[in-house]
Amino acid sequence: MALPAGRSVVFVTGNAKKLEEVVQILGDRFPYKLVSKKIDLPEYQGEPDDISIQKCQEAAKQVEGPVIVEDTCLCFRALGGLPGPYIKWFLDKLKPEGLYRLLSGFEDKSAWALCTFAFCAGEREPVQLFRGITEGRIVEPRGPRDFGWDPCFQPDGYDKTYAELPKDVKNTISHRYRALAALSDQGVKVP
Ligand SMILES: O=P(O)(O)OP(=O)(O)OP(=O)(O)OC[C@H]1O[C@@H](n2cnc3c(O)ncnc32)[C@H](O)[C@@H]1O
Ligand SMILES: [Mg+2]
Repeated sequence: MALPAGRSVVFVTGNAKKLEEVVQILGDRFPYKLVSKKIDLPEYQGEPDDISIQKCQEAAKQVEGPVIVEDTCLCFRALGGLPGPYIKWFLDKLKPEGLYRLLSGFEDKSAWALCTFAFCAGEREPVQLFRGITEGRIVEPRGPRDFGWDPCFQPDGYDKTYAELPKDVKNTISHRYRALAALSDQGVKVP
């Protein structure tokens, strides 16, 4: 597909694995040139939508142009949706084993992964959100350790964890895939 000259969007993330999946999932289906920039944006607090909006506005300010950011939550039903947006710190301190043990006192091991992409054409421009959810449950960690909480999340309908599933399977059922499908369906307008 021919790219409109000069129109590019910067995907701002500090996470190389996220970037890798976004590139694999989108392929050449994104109508603008997607360039990536590694910036560790602040970890905001609050509801997922508000976090993504703040994150996107900060990215647009730093990049001074059209940006996409993404924020991922892992939500345990027994814990009322926590750790949610705070999963990064929980994972960092507890590792996948600890996330599993966190639910040892609960029968309900169900969880959902939520991915929110946010697009904004520039500072002070409105932010568009695109969400994707994959339901599953928290299991004893299995599989490679190369991406976050993948070893302890088993999506519904599969007997393998995200970490054990081939990449091309994860990338057609994941929270990130679904959010990018919404983004592709609804589209973004780069000025
Ligand atoms: O710079 P950004 O894009 O914010 O990257 P990040 O690593 O800080 O990511 P988040 O703030 O969205 O925090 C989400 C946490 O969940 C992890 N994570 C995100 N997507 C994941 C996926 O598909 N599978 C496993 N872990 C994932 C990620 O490594 C973080 O620890
Ligand atoms: Mg982050």
